[in-house]
Amino acid sequence: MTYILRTTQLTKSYMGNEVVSNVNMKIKKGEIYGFLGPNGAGKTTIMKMITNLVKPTSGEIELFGEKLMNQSYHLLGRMGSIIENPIFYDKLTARKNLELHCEYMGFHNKQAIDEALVLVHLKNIDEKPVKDFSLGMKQRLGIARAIVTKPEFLILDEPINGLDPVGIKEIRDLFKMLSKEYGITILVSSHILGEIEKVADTIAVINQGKLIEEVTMEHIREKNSEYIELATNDYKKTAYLLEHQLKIVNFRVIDNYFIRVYESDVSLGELSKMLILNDVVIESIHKKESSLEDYFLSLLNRGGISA
Ligand SMILES: Nc1ncnc2c1ncn2[C@@H]1O[C@H](COP(=O)(O)OP(=O)(O)OP(=O)(O)O)[C@@H](O)[C@H]1O
Repeated sequence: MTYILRTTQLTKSYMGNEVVSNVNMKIKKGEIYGFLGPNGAGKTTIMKMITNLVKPTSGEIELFGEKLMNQSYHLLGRMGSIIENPIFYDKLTARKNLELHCEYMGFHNKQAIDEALVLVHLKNIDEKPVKDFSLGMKQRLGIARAIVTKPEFLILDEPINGLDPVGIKEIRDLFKMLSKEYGITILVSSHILGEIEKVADTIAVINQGKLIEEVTMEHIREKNSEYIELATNDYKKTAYLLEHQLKIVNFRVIDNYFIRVYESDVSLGELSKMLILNDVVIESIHKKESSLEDYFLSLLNRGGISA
């Protein structure tokens, strides 16, 4: 297996306070790896260590199969990143900012600047200094700067901050296109579950500096099947009937009210009929699909995350 990034027991402490603890993560070539965790979980710190902005207290980082050292400029040149809010030369235009960045990176391809601006949908901005940009436009320019040198590995810290729903969708599509058509590997962080779910191939859940889970979306989709959720006037009797009349064992009572039936062979009609015949009043009954949110709730139930 080719890994673009591998960390081993990666740890960072600030004044004795461990903010990243023994993180072992693996990012495969070409995948979109979503980093999910609440504010303060340690996502930015890990990204800073990967981009050599912060030195680990202990542990190792391997990029493109090579150990990351202080002087690994050749490895950093193969990456593009936005970490925290991107900073620009405010009085200069977007194009000038990108030109300066390319110069700094030793990348000489003027056409790439036009391509990057088109990809992030920044148009009619040739006269405008960046200080007149909206937050969303600055965010797009940050992405343009990260991709302009055609990196193999993109590291994007909360890149959709400040974007409206249309902008979020455009950026999401852009990430998918970069990954599919250009084979670029992407590490993207967010605290928004629904966003990561829509874009990532693999999700790493991080909380309080620890990697709680690293799981492929494929695995989550396989695990999460449909279920029927019902509420009645008597959950105990309902549970009893499910078990003894329909011989269903695969169900769960939630908050002493809702019952989730995970059995796939039982139909909604069959279930309703049996309950009505037994004088149980059905208050609601629906077919539902469990989502990443449910998966997270199950992690939470296992004590993995403090919400
Ligand atoms: N330079 C620093 N000195 C001391 N503590 C720091 C420093 N940088 C980060 N921290 C602490 O490390 C923890 C993790 O912060 P980090 O920014 O990595 O989290 P995050 O998951 O990226 O969250 P956010 O989305 O809010 O940035 C926080 O408790 C933060 O206060």
